[in-house]
Formats: sequence, C-alpha cells, structure tokens
Amino acid sequence: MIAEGASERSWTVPQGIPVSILTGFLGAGKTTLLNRLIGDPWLSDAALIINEFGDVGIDHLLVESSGDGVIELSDGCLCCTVRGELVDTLADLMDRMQTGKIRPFSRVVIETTGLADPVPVMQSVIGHPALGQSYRLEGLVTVVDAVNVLSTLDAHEEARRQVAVADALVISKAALSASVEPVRARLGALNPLARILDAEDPDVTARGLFDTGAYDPATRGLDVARWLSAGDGHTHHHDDGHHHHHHAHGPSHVHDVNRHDGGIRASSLVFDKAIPPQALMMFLDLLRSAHGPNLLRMKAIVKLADDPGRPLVLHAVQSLMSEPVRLQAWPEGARQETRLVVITRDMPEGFVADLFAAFADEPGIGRPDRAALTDNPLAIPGASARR
Ligand SMILES: Nc1nc2c(ncn2[C@@H]2O[C@H](COP(=O)(O)OP(=O)(O)OP(=O)(O)O)[C@@H](O)[C@H]2O)c(=O)[nH]1
Repeated sequence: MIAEGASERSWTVPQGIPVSILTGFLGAGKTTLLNRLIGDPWLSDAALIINEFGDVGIDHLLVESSGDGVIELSDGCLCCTVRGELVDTLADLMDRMQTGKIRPFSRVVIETTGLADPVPVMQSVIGHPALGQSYRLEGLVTVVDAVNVLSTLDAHEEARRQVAVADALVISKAALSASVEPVRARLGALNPLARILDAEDPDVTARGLFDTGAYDPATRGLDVARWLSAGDGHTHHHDDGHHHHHHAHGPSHVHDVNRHDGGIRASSLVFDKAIPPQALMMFLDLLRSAHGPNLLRMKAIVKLADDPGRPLVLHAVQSLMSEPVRLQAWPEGARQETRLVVITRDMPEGFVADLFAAFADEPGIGRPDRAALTDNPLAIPGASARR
C-alpha cells in the first residue's frame, strides 16, 4: 500500500534556486577554476560561498569577484560545525533576497574546503526540510590534481567521496603530469557516470559544469544513495572542540583545528609585522626540506619588509610549490597583514607557528630561536635541549 501523498512528494519537479558545489582535495585547483569561471556572464548573478579550513581566510581575498557576492564561511571544516553555519547562510541569503536587501541571485556556488566530506554539504541542501523548498542541488563539480590525485585517493576517504558524488570531474595540472591516462582510469572506476574534463580546456564553461539539471541521488549508485540517506555523513568521529591558542609573543592569533583522522591539522596565523624576504625564504626552505611529505597544503599572503604595499602570494600542494606571485597591491578590503594557513599531517601542535615566529624575528618564551633551527633543521621545537 502506498502512503497518501508519498507519490506526489517524490515526483514533484524540484523547485528553487540551484546550488552548485565545487569540491576537490587540498590544493586541487578549485579557486583557480573558480577564478576562470567567475568572469563568465552566466555567473554574474551567482552568490559564492567559500569555506576554508582554519579560521584565517585567504581564499576570499584571492577570488577575483566582480561584486559583493562572496561570503566566506570559515572556522572549521564543512563536514563538522560549519554545516550549521552553511544552513544558516543559505537561509539568510534567501531571506535577504526576498526582503530586497540584496540583489536577486539566480544560483549559489559553494566552494568547499579540500578536506570536506561532500555528503553533509549536499545534505544541507537536499536533506533540509526548509531549505529543500528554496534551493535545489545542481552541478557537483570535483577538481582533481593530475600530479597528486592517485596517492590522495589512496590515503583519503574524503577525496574518494568527492570523486564518487560528482557530475563532472575536472583534471587540473595535466601538463605537470607525465600521463593522465592512469588518472582517467581511476576516476572512471570510482565514478563511471561523471564526465571527465580538462581544466585547461576552453570549452569547459560555467554553464557546462553547473547547468546539469537537479541532482538525483537515485541514479548515482548504491554508495551515494546510502551516504545521502544516512543522517550523518561523517566517516570519522572527533570532538567538536576548537583549540585556540593565544600567544603573548609572535603571531597575534593562532588557531589549530585537529579534527580529522590521520593527524591532519590546520595551523593558521596572522602576523602584523612585515617580514624580511630572506627570513621568509629560510622559513619556507626549512618547512619544505624537513617536512615536505607531511606538508599537505600551504597558502599565504605575506607582507614583506622590502615593499609592504605589495604582498606576496604563496602556494604549496604536497611537494609542489608554485612560483610565488607578487601582487601590485593588497586585495581590496584586505587588512595589510601576513596570513598563513598550513595543513600538515603528523606534525606537533604549534610547530608551524613556532617556526614562523622564529624566522619572523619574534622568538617567544620557550621557543627555539632561529640559530637553533638552522643549526639543526631536523630538531623539533620544544624537544631540543637548547634554551
Ligand atoms: N600548472 C597548473 N597549476 C595549477 C592548476 N590549477 C591550480 N594550479 C596551482 O595549484 C595551486 C593550488 O591551486 P588552488 O586553486 O588554490 O587550489 P584549491 O583547490 O583552491 O586549494 P584549497 O582551497 O587550499 O584546497 C596554486 O598554486 C595554483 O596556481 C593547473 O591547471 N595547472
């Protein structure tokens, strides 16, 4: 027997404003792709929601938005506390549009953090009783980095889920990889339904990626349907605690989030004083040479002492360090201070902040000084006998 109303409910055409999700592991190239797409008139009235791991936002400074439509969610990862924040943000956006406080938007694009399990993000849209009326999920795009994706998929469940749920898989950095064929084969095995595209292909457009029609979990294979129907999409469990560390010396604010399996930790810091270029280079060399494989991601905007008005943007993704870019000026609305986010695996808490403070010439109490670090680059701060 069919319960009254059940058939009507499941067969209504989804209404509401489309919400697209752009995901992909740490450093895969999400922001780069978004920057390319954002100039497309088709996205001119889209609202962007950007989530970052760690509470020092950088991405919103680096997305070349045309208007006022970028909202940043930070302080955590989307799979955990920010899920509530995302629901609130979507509800608030709708409310502000309906009351005429913001110009109407025709679509929402959410860029997730690289560590996000996409399932709870999707559930925020399609599983939510009220939001499900206002929004619909449409266009789930996952960026995969041709250089690192195979090892990333081996190591991280979140990355496998990002691939499995996608409508489209966009391969970045193909030119840096010897062959993309093994990558395509692996992606095809994990998600036979998704289109596989090249990030540099000029035919890859915003409309082509996001205008896919409503997402239908029923056509996505058993795993995806099961994940989405589960109340809690988490693959991992951890406490919800935030660990704030305020240091009297050195970085003015430090925040560690350590809520993922495998000892993954985000350290972020904001530092007001301009840094001598030489000190920055030494810091980077040491961070990379001593801890390369455990350095999953670093991004920074740095105030350099030689010309504090022209910040330097740094990116590293695992062993791949991009050519630093010197901006002509600080991004509009940005405070003129160094912001650094580093995501590491199996590194002691406070390590990056201590190292940075040592090189930025702000040795704190009980911190190793610069000489101690350069004398023995492998010494772990705090573990050395030197005081
Ligand atoms: N050569 C090349 N570099 C790329 C490509 N896509 C991204 N990059 C570089 O890879 C680094 C990371 O790119 P982002 O776009 O910031 O990556 P993301 O996925 O937004 O990073 P998170 O938000 O930290 O997870 C940057 O240095 C980019 O310039 C590409 O297709 N080719």
